[in-house]
Amino acid sequence: MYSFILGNESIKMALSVSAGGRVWRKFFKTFNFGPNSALKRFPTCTANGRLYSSSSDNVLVSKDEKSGIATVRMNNPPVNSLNSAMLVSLRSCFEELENDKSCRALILTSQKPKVFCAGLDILEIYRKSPDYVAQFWEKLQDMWLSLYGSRLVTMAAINGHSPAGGCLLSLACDYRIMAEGKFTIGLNETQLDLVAPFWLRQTMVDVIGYRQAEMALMIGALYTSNKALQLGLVDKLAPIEDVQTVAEEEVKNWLKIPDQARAITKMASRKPLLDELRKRKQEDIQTFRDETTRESVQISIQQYLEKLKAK
Ligand SMILES: CCCCCCC/C=C/C(=O)SCCNC(=O)CCNC(=O)[C@H](O)C(C)(C)COP(=O)(O)OP(=O)(O)OC[C@H]1O[C@@H](n2cnc3c(N)ncnc32)[C@H](O)[C@@H]1OP(=O)(O)O
Repeated sequence: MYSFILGNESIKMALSVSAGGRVWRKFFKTFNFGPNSALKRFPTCTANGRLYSSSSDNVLVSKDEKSGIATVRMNNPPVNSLNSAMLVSLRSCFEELENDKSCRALILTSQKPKVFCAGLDILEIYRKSPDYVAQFWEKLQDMWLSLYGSRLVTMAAINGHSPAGGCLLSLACDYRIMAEGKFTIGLNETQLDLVAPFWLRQTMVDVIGYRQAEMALMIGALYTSNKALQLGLVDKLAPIEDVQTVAEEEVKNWLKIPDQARAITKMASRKPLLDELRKRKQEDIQTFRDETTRESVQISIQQYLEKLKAK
């Protein structure tokens, strides 16, 4: 049995007597597990409830107490775009589940089938002050750190389109199941005159390999589900109505592996990138702020928005 004590720059583990106690303690010391900043205490998860740590309903969580599998449903109509409030709610939710000792896995999906997540809310970076976009970017970094650095089995049940920030969320998970059909996924940032940050580019390289990632990122490619499967950008396809069930079955397979060995292995491979972002956080914020507030980029964003509205 274990519980978490959260503090600045690291998560330390308070251990009650257990055979694996020493191993866990060493593990958490070594890997600086989880998100990188001070964490608040969150209320305990409740089964089949609304989000417990947010006043809004933009993220819905239900947890099966028996299996320890939580389902996190993004609920920000019409397209689950990631605005500041969504980023804060997602981070709170991931951290809360991380700290819930009875939780072993999370499935990330959309409450509204056909769109998993439309990526960053473009309006959050259009004609906003440099300070505003800097704060917005830090919220994205923190949300990503909490998901990518999670001890839990994390599974993306991609039940619809998943461009840009939607793909970022999926790539931060351990496994991706996507709906068959006409849906698309990819990092299309260059189409908006934006450049994906190093940590996002690296996850793409890690998942689909250098050559394919380099090409996909340069041209801002959005791939159909079939092509995404072929590239390894997603791991499995399912009919849209079965995505959740298939994800639950897959998670159950993953949970046959002992948590400790699985989580240590995951952290061993993710630690370098987590540490790199923690180290270069301010530099990354500055790059984003300077790039997105450039007039030429603002004009591209405006044109992209007009294209979206005119669709
Ligand atoms: C140094 C810089 C580093 C930058 C790196 C940043 C990393 C991440 C970047 C991003 O995520 S940028 C966002 C990129 N996202 C997109 O390109 C997706 C755009 N949206 C779509 O392609 C489609 O909306 C959809 C997701 C395929 C869904 O299509 P659907 O037909 O179901 O809905 P729509 O009619 O298109 O949209 C409804 C409504 O929502 C508005 N909207 C859509 N996406 C966004 C968005 N990302 N942000 C804000 N608003 C969005 C769309 O304009 C429609 O609005 P209304 O016309 O109803 O007012």
